[in-house]
Amino acid sequence: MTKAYTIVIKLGSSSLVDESTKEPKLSIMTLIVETVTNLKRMGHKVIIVSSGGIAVGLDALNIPHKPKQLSEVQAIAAVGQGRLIARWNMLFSQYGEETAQILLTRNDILRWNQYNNARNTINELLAMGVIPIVNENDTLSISEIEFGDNDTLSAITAALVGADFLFLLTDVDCLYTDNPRTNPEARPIVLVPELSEGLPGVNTSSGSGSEIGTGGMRTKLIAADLASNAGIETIVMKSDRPEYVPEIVDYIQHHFRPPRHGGNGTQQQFLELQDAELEELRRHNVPMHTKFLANDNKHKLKNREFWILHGLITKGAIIIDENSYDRLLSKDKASLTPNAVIEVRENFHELECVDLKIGKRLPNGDLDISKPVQSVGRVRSNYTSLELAKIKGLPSERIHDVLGYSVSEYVAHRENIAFPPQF
Ligand SMILES: Nc1ncnc2c1ncn2[C@@H]1O[C@H](COP(=O)(O)OP(=O)(O)O)[C@@H](O)[C@H]1O
Ligand SMILES: N[C@@H](CCC(=O)OP(=O)(O)O)C(=O)O
Repeated sequence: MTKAYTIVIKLGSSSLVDESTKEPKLSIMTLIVETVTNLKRMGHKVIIVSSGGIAVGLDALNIPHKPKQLSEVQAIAAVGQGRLIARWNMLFSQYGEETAQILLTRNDILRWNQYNNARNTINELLAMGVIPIVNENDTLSISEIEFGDNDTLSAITAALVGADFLFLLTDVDCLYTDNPRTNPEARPIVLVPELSEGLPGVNTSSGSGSEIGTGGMRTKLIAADLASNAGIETIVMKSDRPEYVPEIVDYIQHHFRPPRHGGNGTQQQFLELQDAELEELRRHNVPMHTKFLANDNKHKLKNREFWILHGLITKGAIIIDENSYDRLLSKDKASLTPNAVIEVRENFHELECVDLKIGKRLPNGDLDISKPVQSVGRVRSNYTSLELAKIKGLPSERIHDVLGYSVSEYVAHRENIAFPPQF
């Protein structure tokens, strides 16, 4: 029996538009429409994250290369996004399927109720049988509020709706030890049990493979890391055979066995794992892809933690001492009080999201600048950076004396503190 899954499928610009002519790749889009329709008929819920707004706009306006100026790119995106969604709509309508456009920036999920609202809307669309098609709102997005690339946006979308799978469809069939376009010796990496341990011997620094893509394999690894933190399995595969998606889902559900040793193992074990998994794929006649396994339930972020760590824009930093950090991590999960704070960096308003760092406190209470400072998580601070600079190092009872008022006894309440999964 096949379980009903929620599946996010992300398509890069290079899969939807020809890199040099910028003409649409209608054959791939049609295959995707067929696949999504089939997945829906099997009972799965599918969300598409579609890039291509800018590339389609370049084609519409006969502009050969993406301009440097932001306002020009935003205008091009406004033209292209409309055409792109019309194209999806036209193709899906051949199968009687309805689509909905969702354009997001980080500004749209700044508040917890906005984040939940986005989830409710997408879930409502899925319940109505509509296929949500998500993209960044490139026309209104500026660097401070942009997701920056659709790999990251797709992972955030997948976490938002609590998806089971994130498929990143691109122009290579899987992750390799190096860019396969430039290095013919590159070896396929088909299984990554634990991305947070790093990928020794894997080089993804060469960026996008095309003029119209953003980020290359590097942003796909970031997306896979975010998704696995949210308990979602990520698959990288080639976009020209989307009908492989259900085959891969079936393989993972019925045949795939995770490696017995937890994590990636040594570099040698990691490479052996690749050979073993390649053999399994051949044995079961499963198409090439890379699987990034999801964190187990114990190491999975809760919705709100994910939102604080990966949804919000951060400003400034709060540096605390190691003992206070240990207390925040402890089982009884303390809140952050002003006496834990050694130093405040840059400016932030109340309830903005701030980087939480640990450093060493000198006997006089100041930060020991000869020792490293390390980022450990994020908090939404009840106090502004100016207020916090005045009350740092003090017990909560002194807040009122120093400021003349007290918003809270805590710098950040427990529900506004988030740490990455601790292994
Ligand atoms: N280690 C690697 N393995 C596979 N592809 C890589 C690697 N390093 C860089 N790349 C490049 O990443 C490209 C895919 O990313 P990108 O061009 O951004 O695609 P998309 O538009 O689908 O997001 C590939 O075409 C390839 O050239
Ligand atoms: N939002 C942009 C795409 C950004 C992006 O990440 O592109 P890609 O690397 O092709 O997935 C657009 O619609 O053109």
